[in-house]
Amino acid sequence: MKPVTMNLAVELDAVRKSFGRTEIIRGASLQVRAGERVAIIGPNGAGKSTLFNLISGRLTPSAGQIRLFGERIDGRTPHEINRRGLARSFQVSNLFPKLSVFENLRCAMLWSEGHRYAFWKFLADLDETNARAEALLERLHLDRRRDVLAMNLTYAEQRALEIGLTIAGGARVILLDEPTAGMSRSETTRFIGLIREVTEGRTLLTVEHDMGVVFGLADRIAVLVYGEVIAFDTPERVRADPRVQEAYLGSVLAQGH
Ligand SMILES: Nc1ncnc2c1ncn2[C@@H]1O[C@H](COP(=O)(O)OP(=O)(O)OP(=O)(O)O)[C@@H](O)[C@H]1O
Repeated sequence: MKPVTMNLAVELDAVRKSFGRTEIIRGASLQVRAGERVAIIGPNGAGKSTLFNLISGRLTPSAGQIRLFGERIDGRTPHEINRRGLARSFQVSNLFPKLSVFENLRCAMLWSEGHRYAFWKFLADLDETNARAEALLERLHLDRRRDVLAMNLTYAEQRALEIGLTIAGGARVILLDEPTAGMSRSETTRFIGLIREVTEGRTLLTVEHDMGVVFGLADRIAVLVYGEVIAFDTPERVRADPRVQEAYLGSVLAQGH
């Protein structure tokens, strides 16, 4: 019999993380279903980036478990976790600046297929990979920028390409650090639409301060306060939750964010 966790993409089970004697993540638990979009919000210093670092393998928990599609990943390297289908974008750029948009996508696809070890297979599969890269270009609305070097794209286009690279690399779970940071209002609105479109069917976890983005993107919102998930629910319920109002959202909404 399959484990009950099969439809869960990411599970955090009483995760703790201390730096020296200070405990930053204090028993955080979270169950993210496959295919849903989850935003992690919370005050500055609540531990959101630390949580992302734990999930992506940059940090190892001091206690607790993290699972990806039912499989333990805590203690594994970022590379191993990436191979299991989780990609993180935006904190560090993954673009190859001197390759064209198309070549960036194609490289990510070939890399994920392991062609660096099998040159003959590489040649045989090239047509299919090219066709997939062309299709992804269209979905990213970058087809007219196909042959432009990544470094010459606009900022918003570079971010779109970065999402494209996670998809080209076969990620089923995508972690986005503040996806619209540095974008104008209109760019932000367009970019949220693009993220929703191109990540359809995949699991999305995002850390975000902009409440407009959070409410525009998330199916469910996890509220992290002092290293604990104090609420995890639909945007409407989280917005109405008195504990969330008190701990965080009340002040943010009052400031007009
Ligand atoms: N490597 C580290 N060593 C020591 N302390 C750390 C380390 N990384 C983070 N911290 C501390 O952990 C706390 C939580 O930081 P974190 O960046 O995870 O919060 P955050 O919720 O992402 O904050 P923000 O919204 O401001 O980005 C902070 O007090 C930070 O100084």
